[in-house]
Amino acid sequence: MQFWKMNGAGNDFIILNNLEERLPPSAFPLLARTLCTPHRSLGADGLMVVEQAQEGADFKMLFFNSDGSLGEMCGNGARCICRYGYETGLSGPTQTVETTAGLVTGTRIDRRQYRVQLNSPTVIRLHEAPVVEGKAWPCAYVELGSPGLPHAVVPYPGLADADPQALFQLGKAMRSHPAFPKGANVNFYEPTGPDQVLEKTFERGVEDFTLACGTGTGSVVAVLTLLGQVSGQGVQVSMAGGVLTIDVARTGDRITGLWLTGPTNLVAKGEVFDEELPPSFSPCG
Ligand SMILES: N[C@H](CCC[C@H](N)C(=O)O)C(=O)O
Repeated sequence: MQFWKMNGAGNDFIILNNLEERLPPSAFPLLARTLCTPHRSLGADGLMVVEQAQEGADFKMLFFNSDGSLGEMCGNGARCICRYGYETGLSGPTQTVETTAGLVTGTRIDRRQYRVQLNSPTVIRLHEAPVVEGKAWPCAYVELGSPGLPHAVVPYPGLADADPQALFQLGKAMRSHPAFPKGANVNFYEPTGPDQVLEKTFERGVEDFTLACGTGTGSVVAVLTLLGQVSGQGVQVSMAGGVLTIDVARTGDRITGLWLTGPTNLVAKGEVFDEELPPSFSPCG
């Protein structure tokens, strides 16, 4: 089984081309859980599987979190898979990728920089206030695409110096809060200057903070644009793994376009031999 290991601003992924591997879809959750485990395997935040597109796109991307759950989309993953598509000849310098949440288009800016147009918000609720341990946390709720990828957008003054343990507990509680029936990726943010935002995201399906979250930054900037707190053009979002840039198109109260730009890193191309996988996965099985 051939793989690529890539990351976008430290949000890391294993990519398998199922046009070649021809694994049954039922294999992917276990494969994701196994291969994404750090120390014992390759380790990653998610597994992306390249499949045949149904809708005239260049290819289809299936995204599995490290716990094996299916994610509707992944912004950093989409940027990486667009580079994969370009470098393997599945697509040209612009890419059309079918995802569970809908079509995503990509553009190669240079060897390492890729921009994707994220799925536009299908739900934006600006005034949520889930209660965690007796305290209400004013926030917004966003879904990108359909079926939508869920994001909570939570202002957190003092985020840069937040106590990691307290933030982890709050992220974990909000991620599964009954206010968010699909669960949610929980994006804590703090504006740091004009069109500059600091963000830390607790991810559903990883159940921890990741180094960056592309759809999370898009959701934060969509909300801040509607609230008039950023311009929506070239908004720089700093995460632990790097800086991502978001551009927004808006018509009145509606966000009609969201673009995510940032770096990709190709770490390795190789062959999977993980001997903890069931024999059916092994070349000698
Ligand atoms: N890190 C990803 C989002 C993964 C979504 C996943 N955690 C889920 O909720 O299924 C991104 O760059 O957009």
